[in-house]
Amino acid sequence: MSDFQYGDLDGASVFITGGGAGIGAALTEGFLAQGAKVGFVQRSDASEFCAEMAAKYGRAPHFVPCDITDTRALRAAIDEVAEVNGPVSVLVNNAANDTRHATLDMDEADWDAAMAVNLKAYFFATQAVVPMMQAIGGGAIINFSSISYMLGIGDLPAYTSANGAITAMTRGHAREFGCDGIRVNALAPGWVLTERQMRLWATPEDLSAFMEKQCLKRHLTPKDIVGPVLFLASNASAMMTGQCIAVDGGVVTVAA
Ligand SMILES: NC(=O)c1ccc[n+]([C@@H]2O[C@H](COP(=O)([O-])OP(=O)(O)OC[C@H]3O[C@@H](n4cnc5c(N)ncnc54)[C@H](O)[C@@H]3O)[C@@H](O)[C@H]2O)c1
Ligand SMILES: O=C(O)[C@H](O)[C@@H](O)[C@H](O)[C@H](O)CO
Repeated sequence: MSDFQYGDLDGASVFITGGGAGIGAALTEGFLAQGAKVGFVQRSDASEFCAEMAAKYGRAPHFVPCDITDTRALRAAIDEVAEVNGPVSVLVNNAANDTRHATLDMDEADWDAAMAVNLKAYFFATQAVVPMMQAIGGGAIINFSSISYMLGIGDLPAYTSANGAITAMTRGHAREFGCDGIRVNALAPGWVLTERQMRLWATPEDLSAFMEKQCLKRHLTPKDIVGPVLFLASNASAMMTGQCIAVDGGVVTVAA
């Protein structure tokens, strides 16, 4: 699976939200290939995926079914993973929901629900792992944002509001926890062709319009996100914190 090996990730206890589908599944596999112990949550069943990983890597990720908008359940899942795999030293806040909606159609409950998955869960997962990281002398947190908020895309305003806030939270937490040796970085993917994107949003017209924006003329797949996340999780990025890295085939930085 992996072309690169980071020795310090061997045996690391990694917690991933949404680690059984889309980009998250590629991350779970990527960390397993490094020898890490992976725990992850998602709402839907992931036992088939875990069995596949166990067959391939000789050990299964520890899966806890959990809705991350339920903060108490999220905390319990993180504690369970720490109990099984050891204190979490790498947190990947990956799960999110990019459902399309118009601002004028949204009520307060819709807004709260969007923020609960796209922002609140990131904050409280961080709150749950920081004491563990402090106790072991450091850790790495990777927060998934999206380049969508930089592009001014109009049909997912709650999601993009959260994406912008994630980069702000990342900087604040980098400052707040830097003295504990905890690094906090964000990663903003471009358009990554997951099963969900292909099923819901990827029309041939939109795909080709997006390709026009990319410097590199190939659509991203979940595997393209694995290397940058491993890098941000490992000591290879030891003095990087508070960053937001775009992994988008060259869209935002070049266009800016
Ligand atoms: N795919 C893209 O084009 C793209 C682009 C930019 C940013 N991103 C970001 O990358 C990350 C992963 O996206 P993806 O495309 O793989 O998404 P996906 O929808 O394919 O997978 C999301 C995962 O999160 C889980 N999840 C969603 N809501 C949950 C909840 N309430 N409780 C528990 N688990 C929940 C899902 O079960 C799934 O495992 C997200 O943060 C997304 O914003 C994706
Ligand atoms: O996070 C995101 O940005 C969204 O999940 C995507 O749906 C795509 O990137 C967008 O549609 C590209 O135009």
